[in-house]
Amino acid sequence: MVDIREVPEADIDRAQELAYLVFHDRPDEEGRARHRTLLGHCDRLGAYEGDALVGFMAAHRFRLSVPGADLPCPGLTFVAVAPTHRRRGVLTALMAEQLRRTGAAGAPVAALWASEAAIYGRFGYGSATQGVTIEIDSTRPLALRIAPDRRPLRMIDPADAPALIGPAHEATRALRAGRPSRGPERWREEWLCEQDEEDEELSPPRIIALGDPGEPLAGYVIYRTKPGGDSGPVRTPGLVRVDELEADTPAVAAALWECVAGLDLTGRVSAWGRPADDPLLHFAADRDQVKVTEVFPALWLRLVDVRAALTARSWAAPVELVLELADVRLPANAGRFRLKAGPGGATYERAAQAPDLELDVRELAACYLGGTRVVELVVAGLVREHTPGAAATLDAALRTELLPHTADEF
Ligand SMILES: CC(=O)SCCNC(=O)CCNC(=O)[C@H](O)C(C)(C)COP(=O)(O)OP(=O)(O)OC[C@H]1O[C@@H](n2cnc3c(N)ncnc32)[C@H](O)[C@@H]1OP(=O)(O)O
Repeated sequence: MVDIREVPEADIDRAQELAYLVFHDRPDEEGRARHRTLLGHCDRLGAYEGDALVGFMAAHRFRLSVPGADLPCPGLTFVAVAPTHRRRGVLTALMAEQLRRTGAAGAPVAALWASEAAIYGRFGYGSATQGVTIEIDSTRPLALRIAPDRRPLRMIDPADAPALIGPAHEATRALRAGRPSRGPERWREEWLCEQDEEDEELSPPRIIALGDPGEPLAGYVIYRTKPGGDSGPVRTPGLVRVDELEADTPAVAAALWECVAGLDLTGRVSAWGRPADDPLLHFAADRDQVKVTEVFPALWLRLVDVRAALTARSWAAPVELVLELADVRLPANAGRFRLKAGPGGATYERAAQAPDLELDVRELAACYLGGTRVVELVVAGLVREHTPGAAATLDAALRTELLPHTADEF
């Protein structure tokens, strides 16, 4: 018999050991200390069998940017079930309690990054943002179709970064939905930690900012490098891995990309987790030099309180539709509802009329930030359109100027 309850501070070490066991991980002391700090700032749920911890789940206390609003949003992480107890419903029990607590705390949405895409749909999570990996062949100068901003560049000490670039990052959260808040501990323990978690050959983080002295920053890039080397007869070029690049204008972005592509002794730039509508993909003059090498699901979103989530966001165009929503985990969300929304706000109330669209809550979550089109899900057979044009009308209302995007993997 498994009992779901909070994991006290005293059990964090056990939770870490369980997580390292199931993720086949063996972090060094610095990595363990970093995880401990992060978990200390999280809400923690455990599945206990007697005294033994057989399942674990942590939740960052994030806020998430959604179109026109910023909502409280637990960010699930460190989900782990002991190999001896897998496929007996332990995750299902943890998730039920987690959803219950999220609703009780008044958070309309919850989010996570999935280790495997097959796991979380059954719990009502939809894939809400996508990331792309961009690779630049920087053995030659980066060819651009626009003029880069020529204001000064300067190195920033990582210790000063949260204070100096934190406000610039915070401002980007309103521009793109899907971005979690980043507190000091996440800056320190995730973005700016000396040792990269996945590749120990990478340098510590380097930060370059652009802007006139005394003025607010116009943009910044956080990157790490790896020297080139001889492997057999082939010399591999040095690598620049871009972790984050944010810019106020296209010209600032062009200057920062040009800067990292021009670093001496490197010949390749790899930027993981960029938005699919990254302006670089348009202003790069040679798309043989700048390539998208990977597209992947990034943030998975759960609408825990559908009414609260829909009425909190802004709407790009008027829409009035009856939705028939399925939600087997949270029945309060299930049934027929009239969504009436537009630039002035939204209402979402139970309705008796025949539905225009019929869908599962996971599909609504996938479309909620504007990153997936309802029309695509109709074509895929996942949303049933009873009134012709209803999906396109809903898409026009959900649309955002820029695609939602999440660089923070957690
Ligand atoms: C947000 C994050 O932290 S992502 C990290 C997730 N953790 C990991 O990948 C670590 C390794 N894996 C594990 O610890 C576990 O296998 C977990 C957490 C993925 C699943 O835990 P379990 O307790 O075995 O899940 P549970 O028994 O509740 O399964 C519920 C359902 O999900 C399915 N399921 C569980 N894991 C997977 C999977 N990896 N792939 C596909 N289906 C899965 C089960 O088959 C079951 O289906 P059913 O309801 O049709 O029978």
